Amino acid sequence: MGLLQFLKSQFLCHLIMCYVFLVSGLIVNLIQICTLPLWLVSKQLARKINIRLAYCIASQMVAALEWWSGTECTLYTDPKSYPLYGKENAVVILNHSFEIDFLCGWTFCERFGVLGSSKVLAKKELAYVPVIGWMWYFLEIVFCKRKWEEDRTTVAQSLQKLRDYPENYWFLLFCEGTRFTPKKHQFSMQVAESKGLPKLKYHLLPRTKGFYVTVQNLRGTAAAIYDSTLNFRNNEVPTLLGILNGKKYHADLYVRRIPLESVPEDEAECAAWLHKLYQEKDGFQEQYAQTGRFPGPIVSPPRRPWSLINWLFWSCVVLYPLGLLIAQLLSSGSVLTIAAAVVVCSAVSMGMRWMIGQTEIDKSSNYGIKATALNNN
Ligand SMILES: CC/C=C\C/C=C\C/C=C\C/C=C\C/C=C\C/C=C\CCC(=O)SCCNC(=O)CCNC(=O)[C@H](O)C(C)(C)COP(=O)(O)OP(=O)(O)OC[C@H]1O[C@@H](n2cnc3c(N)ncnc32)[C@H](O)[C@@H]1OP(=O)(O)O
Ligand SMILES: CCCCCCCC/C=C\CCCCCCCC(=O)OC[C@@H](O)COP(=O)(O)O
Repeated sequence: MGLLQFLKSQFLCHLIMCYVFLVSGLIVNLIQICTLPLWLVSKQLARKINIRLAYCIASQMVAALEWWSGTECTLYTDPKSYPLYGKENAVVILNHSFEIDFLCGWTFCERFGVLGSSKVLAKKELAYVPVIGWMWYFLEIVFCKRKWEEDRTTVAQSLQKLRDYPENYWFLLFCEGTRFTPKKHQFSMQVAESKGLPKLKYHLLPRTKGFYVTVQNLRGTAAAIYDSTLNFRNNEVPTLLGILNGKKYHADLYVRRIPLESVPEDEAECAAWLHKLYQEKDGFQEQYAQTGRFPGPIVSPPRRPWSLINWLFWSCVVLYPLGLLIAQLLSSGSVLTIAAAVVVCSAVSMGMRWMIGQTEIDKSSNYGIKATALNNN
């Protein structure tokens, strides 16, 4: 292990990174609150400012992936579709099998210039996660309770608000609704069997209602569906803690651009369309398992320096006062103050560990296992 790799694995480095993320994130959250009056005067200007503020937060995690861990992200796609990426609104459909799939998604957003404005249909619980969840409120992220009776109106209303969004965005949908686990897969395939649908090997049965409502409400606003299938080389199991430890992963993303007009308007036909899409996605994963690659050519966008520059900027802003504070603490020689500082540091690191825990599949919800399946059928 080289010196740099050794440094990257040190807890102190992680503590500093988490401190920068947390403190700069809370500063950005505070600025976001200050933009509230502006929404009444100029909604579009408030949105544009919030897009940039969101970039300040999200791009720190992208920088950790791209520059700290050096993870490589390869894009398989049709070169004719490539020039359109980032230049239009799109609904992105992604498999939900990896702890850092959202982060790889963000990385592609960054490379195509839509990171600050990118959206997702997210479970409501994430709205309460400090920094990211609070930032999402100002980005008009669409939240769902994963209870259709409640979601049917709220999700549609939130989507309607995005129709006049001032900048291009990608709207991410994990149609599987929860992260893949063998147990969830087993229950999901029982549902597939009961509905006479073909079994999937690498995906859970997609939930079609969220997709239908998204397509209906963004028709005329989003130009295309980006059907995206993600996997990692050499059966890597990537984690956020791995990224913090500087571990380098190799992500492969296969994207097909499908014009949104080609998705049927009728609800049942739209659901059947999505089921067929997931059967195709399963085929792509099978090909990846067999050959180690997705179909089609590789047209990878390079990483850009902005995420790194943003990260260095915020590090300077928040580490300088911290340095002064530590110097003052040490020179004061007060055991009580130093003990208080240690308690604060421990609390912060526990809080960050809880936040990182939100990404861990081991801590995944029970959504999609038996009780739900029976309730829904
Ligand atoms: C060029 C580059 C291209 C791409 C780059 C890639 C990506 C970048 C893009 C953007 C990035 C943006 C942001 C990323 C940042 C962070 C994101 C992080 C995380 C957030 C993710 C989440 O929170 S995922 C969880 C929340 N989201 C969802 O659940 C969405 C999918 N769900 C739905 O659509 C649901 O329908 C619903 C939520 C709207 C409603 O839920 P409910 O449970 O009530 O669903 P249903 O009524 O649909 O469920 C019953 C139906 O489902 C069938 N079914 C299937 N399996 C089961 C099962 N195991 N148990 C029960 N039921 C099951 C069932 O048969 C029912 O079928 P029907 O036919 O009756 O509908
Ligand atoms: C610059 C370095 C910064 C390092 C520290 C970063 C710490 C940030 C920590 C957490 C950010 C929270 C991001 C939350 C995104 C979680 C996405 C996710 O995957 O949600 C799961 C959801 O889809 C389904 O949930 P279930 O499987 O049903 O349960």
